[in-house]
Amino acid sequence: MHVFRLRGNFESLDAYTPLLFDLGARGLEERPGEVWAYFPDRVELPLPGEWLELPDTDWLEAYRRDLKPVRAGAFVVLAPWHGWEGPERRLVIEPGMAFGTGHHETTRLALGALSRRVEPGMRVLDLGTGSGILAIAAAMLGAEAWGVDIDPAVIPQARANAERNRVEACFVEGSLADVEGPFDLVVANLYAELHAHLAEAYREAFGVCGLLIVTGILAERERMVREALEACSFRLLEREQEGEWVCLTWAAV
Ligand SMILES: C[S@@+](CC[C@H](N)C(=O)[O-])C[C@H]1O[C@@H](n2cnc3c(N)ncnc32)[C@H](O)[C@@H]1O
Repeated sequence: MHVFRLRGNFESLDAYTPLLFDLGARGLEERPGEVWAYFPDRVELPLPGEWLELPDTDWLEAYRRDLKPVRAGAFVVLAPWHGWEGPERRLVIEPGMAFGTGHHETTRLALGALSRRVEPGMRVLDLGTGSGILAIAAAMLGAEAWGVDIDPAVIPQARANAERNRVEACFVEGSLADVEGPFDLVVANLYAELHAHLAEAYREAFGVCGLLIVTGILAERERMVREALEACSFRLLEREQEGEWVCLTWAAV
């Protein structure tokens, strides 16, 4: 296992987290004064830092030891080896592979919004499903859940996570054009430019009406998303922010 060491902490390096995962990071760990990004192989990174090589067993042990349960909305996100006594719904995700362990603000914001909006029987699409966490959460709330992702590597992981949670969810490789609507609710944890680009396609994913939850949006880029969605007849229902990250819930009208 290869570790890329960056100076800072989770908060100061937050804006780089999606980039690190996009370039193949399997997990992040905060250490005193630095963040360790774990990669199966060395990659070219446009960030200042240095590489360190660790035996695989050290990485696995350290990662498992430091990973904590995460509460978000109606859920607590657990790794398979965690125990939990609280009243929250237990969402078990095998961490360290696809994005979506519940440790990122955007995933937590989306879980909170889903907890408030999903009703049994709704047809829900999780666009950019990663670990499958949001589709699985929707299924646990009684929805007919679909997850789609352009990265073929995450689909088996999402399916395995759905089995782990004993819920039915259908996972498909591709993007919005590869799943058949209409949906009652679409949740997408992507990034601001992509949400703006997809605004019209989002509207077409619904029938007469529907709900759209978008996150992965840095506060400084929120305006771009709002303008694009307003131009496509979406009405803002709710705005949540954690750190620099924003989650917007819209009604398609
Ligand atoms: C930030 S992760 C979100 C994972 C999970 N849904 C969560 O909320 O934690 C974004 C995911 O979207 C996928 N993705 C990026 N662009 C996409 C697109 N145009 N269509 C479908 N999936 C996409 C990536 O492969 C990645 O798995």
